[in-house]
Amino acid sequence: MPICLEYPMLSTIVDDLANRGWSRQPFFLPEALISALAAECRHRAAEGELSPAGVGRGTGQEVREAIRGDRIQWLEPGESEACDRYLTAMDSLRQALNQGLYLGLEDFECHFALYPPGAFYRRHVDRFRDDDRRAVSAILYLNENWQPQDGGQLRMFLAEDAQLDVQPEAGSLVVFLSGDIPHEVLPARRDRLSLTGWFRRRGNEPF
Ligand SMILES: O=C(O)CCC(=O)C(=O)O
Ligand SMILES: [Fe+2]
Repeated sequence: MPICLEYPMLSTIVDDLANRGWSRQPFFLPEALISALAAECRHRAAEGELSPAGVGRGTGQEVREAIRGDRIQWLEPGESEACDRYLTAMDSLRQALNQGLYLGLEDFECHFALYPPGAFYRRHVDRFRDDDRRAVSAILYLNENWQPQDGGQLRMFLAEDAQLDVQPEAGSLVVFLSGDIPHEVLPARRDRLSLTGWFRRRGNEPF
């Protein structure tokens, strides 16, 4: 059954992005779907399907655990019902962003991520220097009963030295403009699960 995202939530995200460049929704998807996505992430990890994440893009990509220590797997449509429901929900968000902000977002790429204890991701910006297609980042957290002492907060560096720490609590979605908001993941003290994705615009390369 496709998820019908509540229109007010989508328009709140659109307004937040327009006003301050980021948004956080604590209850983005139903609990049962979040549990199914968490179970799928754990299952994929147990099957050895997650690989150390790289830094950079294309042939310049390399694994550097001093920068990021998560393990990831990219999603494709048709892999499971839970993943497809998530992709459908994100497509509703893509359409709302296009209608409200005229962003011209064409697609959405996303991966499961698992940060084992001790893993972190140093401060960075999601848009690549040599490829500006990533326009909006969206992270959905899958961790039930996350406690502050579990670490693993997403730290966002906002305008004028303000910073905001977000707990990666199950069901919470963070959305921000990929080129504007530097951020980092603080070291986690237990497995930290998420789905991270980027809405992309059409590239400038010739056909
Ligand atoms: O999981 C998070 O909170 C952020 C992950 C991140 O910054 C990334 O994968 O680019
Ligand atoms: Fe990031």
